[in-house]
Amino acid sequence: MTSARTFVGDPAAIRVEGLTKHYGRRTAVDDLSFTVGAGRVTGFFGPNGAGKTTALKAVVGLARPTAGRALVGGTPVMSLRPDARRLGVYIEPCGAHPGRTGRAHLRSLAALAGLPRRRVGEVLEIVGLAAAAQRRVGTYSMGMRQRLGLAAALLGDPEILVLDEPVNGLDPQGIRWLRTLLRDRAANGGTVLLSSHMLGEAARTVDDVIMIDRGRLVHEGAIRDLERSGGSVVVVRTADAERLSRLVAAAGGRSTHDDDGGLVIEGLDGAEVARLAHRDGVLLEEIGHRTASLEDVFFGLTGGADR
Ligand SMILES: Nc1ncnc2c1ncn2[C@@H]1O[C@H](COP(=O)(O)OP(=O)(O)OP(=O)(O)O)[C@@H](O)[C@H]1O
Repeated sequence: MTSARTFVGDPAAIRVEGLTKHYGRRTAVDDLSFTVGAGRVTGFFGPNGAGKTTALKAVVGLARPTAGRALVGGTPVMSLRPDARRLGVYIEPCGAHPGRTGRAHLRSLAALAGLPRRRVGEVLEIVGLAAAAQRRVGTYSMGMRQRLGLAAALLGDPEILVLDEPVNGLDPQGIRWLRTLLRDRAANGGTVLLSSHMLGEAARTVDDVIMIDRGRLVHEGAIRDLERSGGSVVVVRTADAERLSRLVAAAGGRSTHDDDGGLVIEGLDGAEVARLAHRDGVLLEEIGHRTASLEDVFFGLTGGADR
């Protein structure tokens, strides 16, 4: 990017107001309002099916909301003239024909957007696809297709980037590369809104967090504040995790399973959990405390279950 970006009349790069989207009788997004600060990387988090993609499509003007609206740089997105220099979007599918080369795909997008051809070479370099540019997209790996989609979003060197699950399909090296790319853009005044259903990885990239669940906002704020509000959780091991989960819920706590087979409990302290287990004859093989991770906070706010 060439210069710091500011928006006349609106300090928010993106403003979403009362956004609602129904698909038939299903409500995908429900009265959702949030803002995305200019010059910041904002993570848009929620479990599978929470409504992230639907909301992002409405934000960039790819889906018409049932109610509410999205403003980009202070202008309602539905009345915004397409401008690849203002808004770059990556939402799957990227639309590249499998029989075309990556370069040909980007060249046609550049021509459509009125961008110079040389920009294609530049973005291919940026995303690390220069060596594969002459290969057909059908032969690309998932990570390469992801990079191609990002290249398309970057073509106009846009003020605002909106990326749906950009980390999916990238290997650890690719994830590190993307983090650096996005942080560099924000350091130069660019704005990034990216969705993910995995908070842990994205937390290292973002400044601000918007969390949704069942189409509704459950949290909006700086990642630093979320880390501070973490507190501690109880972690137990038991062969009877399902029964203990029910007891915990009945006592007003919340529980989720972690990746190591432990049951992570919030809202009750260790003594309370031990008492509950003892009362109902649930054998605890192990019980301990740890500081709540961002995932714990995330699961606590959203209930954690995919739907
Ligand atoms: N075109 C559509 N027609 C009908 N229902 C849809 C459509 N698109 C999404 N939905 C439904 O809306 C809800 C939200 O879906 P959405 O894809 O926006 O969630 P998401 O948070 O992006 O999930 P994921 O992380 O799994 O991609 C889901 O219940 C989904 O089944």
